[in-house]
Amino acid sequence: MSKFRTIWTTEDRYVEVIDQKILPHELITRKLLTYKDAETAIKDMTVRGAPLIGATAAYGIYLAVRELVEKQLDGSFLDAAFSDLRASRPTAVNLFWALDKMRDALDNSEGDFLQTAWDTANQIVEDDVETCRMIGVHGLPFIEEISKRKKGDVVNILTHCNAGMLGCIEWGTITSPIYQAIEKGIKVHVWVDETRPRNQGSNLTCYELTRHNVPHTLIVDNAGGHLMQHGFVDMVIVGTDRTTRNGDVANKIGTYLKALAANDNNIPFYVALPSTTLDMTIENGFDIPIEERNQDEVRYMIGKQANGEIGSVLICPETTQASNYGFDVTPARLVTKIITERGVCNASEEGLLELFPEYK
Ligand SMILES: CSC[C@H]1O[C@H](OP(=O)(O)O)[C@H](O)[C@@H]1O
Repeated sequence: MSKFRTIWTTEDRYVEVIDQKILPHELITRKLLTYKDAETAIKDMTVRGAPLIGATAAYGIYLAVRELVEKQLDGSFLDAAFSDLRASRPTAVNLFWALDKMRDALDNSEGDFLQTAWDTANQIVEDDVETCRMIGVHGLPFIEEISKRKKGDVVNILTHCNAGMLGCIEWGTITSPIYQAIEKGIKVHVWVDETRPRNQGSNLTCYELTRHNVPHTLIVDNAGGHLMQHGFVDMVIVGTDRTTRNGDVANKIGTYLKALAANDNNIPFYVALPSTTLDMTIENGFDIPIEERNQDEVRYMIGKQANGEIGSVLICPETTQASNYGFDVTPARLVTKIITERGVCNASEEGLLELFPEYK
């Protein structure tokens, strides 16, 4: 797999990210010099995707520590950094997990505060790479099983939003089993939900799959049920921003509808879950904070215009108001299996505790 990363450190020990707001039209990077740069990048979705949000926040704390040391600021500056980054987006639990990990590391640092922040943020990134690779290892058998049943014919996979490498660091969660299947010579085709309103599917997942020569077809969000009814989908696999103790899954708005359609058509519905997205402190999905974003993300479509310029167009009357919920919750009963870096389990407390006994 030709790998590229979504976030990396520079020679002068700053941080650089891909600006995902303008993919697939332009590949532009942004350098993060301060924790406020990291906060803005998360808020405006320059970077997005639960694991990548966590990694960016971790580096944001490193940048805050660097600024505190270089400008000899007091601890309130770092407290503000934690508070601002914590408030950047509410649903993806990776953000809070990463910030807690940075806080623990700094609280227990016995040496160079700045080096501790640097090392911890880098470790979060490297751990995600291996976590996603292992999700692929454990998810691959599901694709292999369908391929065998179809005597080597194409395995048709439907996915929603972007839970690929652009939502993570390298492998991605839902794309890891796909990339590993293709490396084994299994024929795969991916139905890509465009995923309104920000079109992470058409903009990001299609970009990734194109780069990796993965056969795919872009569909409108509302087509998935029809395709499932007519036998064009063999499995559905999605990511998650937060999965609770009982196995309920928060993910991009529209995921729940795909789960309902898959269940109605006896199609397996898998969730690719890195343990950094697990929230065992919350009993069920209805307690997950659901982000509401600016209504203009719905009222306008952003894209490349005929003249080659990237712009946005209003798609409703000027006076029309819009609702913009960013996520929904798929009940555990609609999830066939959860695929984690430690293995596969049922979407239940019992299933999750089998893989993660530390939460007993
Ligand atoms: C492995 S990415 C997980 C998750 O994050 C995305 O949301 P957003 O693009 O708003 O950050 C989407 O829900 C993905 O499934």
